[in-house]
Amino acid sequence: QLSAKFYEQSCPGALATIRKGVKQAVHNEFRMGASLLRLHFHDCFVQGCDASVLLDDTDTFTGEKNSFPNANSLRGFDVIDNIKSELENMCQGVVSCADILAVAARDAVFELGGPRWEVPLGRRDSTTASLAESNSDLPAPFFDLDGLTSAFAKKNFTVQELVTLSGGHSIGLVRCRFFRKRIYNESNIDQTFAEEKQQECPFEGGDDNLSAFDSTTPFKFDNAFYKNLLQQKGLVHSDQQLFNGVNGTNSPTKDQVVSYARNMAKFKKDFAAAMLKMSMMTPLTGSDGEIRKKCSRVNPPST
Ligand code: HEM
Ligand SMILES: [Ca+2]
Repeated sequence: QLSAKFYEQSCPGALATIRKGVKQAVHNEFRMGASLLRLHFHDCFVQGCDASVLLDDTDTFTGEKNSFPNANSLRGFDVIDNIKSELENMCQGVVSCADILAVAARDAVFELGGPRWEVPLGRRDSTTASLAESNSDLPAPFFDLDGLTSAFAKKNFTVQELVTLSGGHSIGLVRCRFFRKRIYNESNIDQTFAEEKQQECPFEGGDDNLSAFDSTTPFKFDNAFYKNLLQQKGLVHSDQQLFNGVNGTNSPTKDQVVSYARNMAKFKKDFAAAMLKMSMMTPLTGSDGEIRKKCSRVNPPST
């Protein structure tokens, strides 16, 4: 249904415009590349890749922006809004917000040194969002391998794809509240690393202090994230689980982490394929949904 050439006739400049907007935003602030990648992930895991994540809350309180994983955490909305308004000036009512998210995530990863993949286009935008699904279906950093595996299985991803997509944490930042327990209470952590992180994340207070997932190359999309896991330097519990497994031995995912740590090309190739799959999760097509005029709200009823 989706096609990479979807806008070739209707808005030939669409891809270049998104690319330019992402490039500018990432060069303003490297972290924005990570934020844009995460926005697409949090969109696709809830109702599919339909830009539901971008809708502001309404009087029915279904907005996903207020879910536990998203509130005070997701960023990049302004970047998407700016790209959207440029596209509306160019070709009114043509390019969906869901497609902008998918392409922006791809361009952001590439901008930070990651792989590039072709994004099939033609997703349409939802007229609904789901706070409930956003709360229940997005994985939490306190999950064990079992919980991560079932969260991904629910969305049709294998445990191998879980390991691959977790490489998204090769870039970006995480708040102290999500790794405090790990750096103070867990034993499968490098002691020097734990002490370093304790400087950035005190035992009491500082819940919102930020730290890089990948302390080696925080804004370069490479395989250092996996190398860190080998050294017990994963910052959040869920990431370290990919190497250690539940009881510390014989994790079914350990070999894959080792393989990515040794072979960056393999990681990048697998990541591109897994992102392509993620970007195609239950899209709205044909006459389903709509092309929003503004990404943060559904179109007003036409009179
Ligand atoms: C496997 C389960 C996952 C868990 C438990 C998880 C959890 C988290 C948490 C807790 C944060 C920080 C939120 C905050 O501090 O406010 C975060 C950030 C991030 N996540 Fe994940 N995540 C997962 C999978 C993914 C996937 C699949 C991707 C993309 C392919 C991804 C990309 C990111 C990025 C890029 C950031 C940093 C965003 C920024 O700096 O603005 N995550 N994640
Ligand atoms: Ca969605």
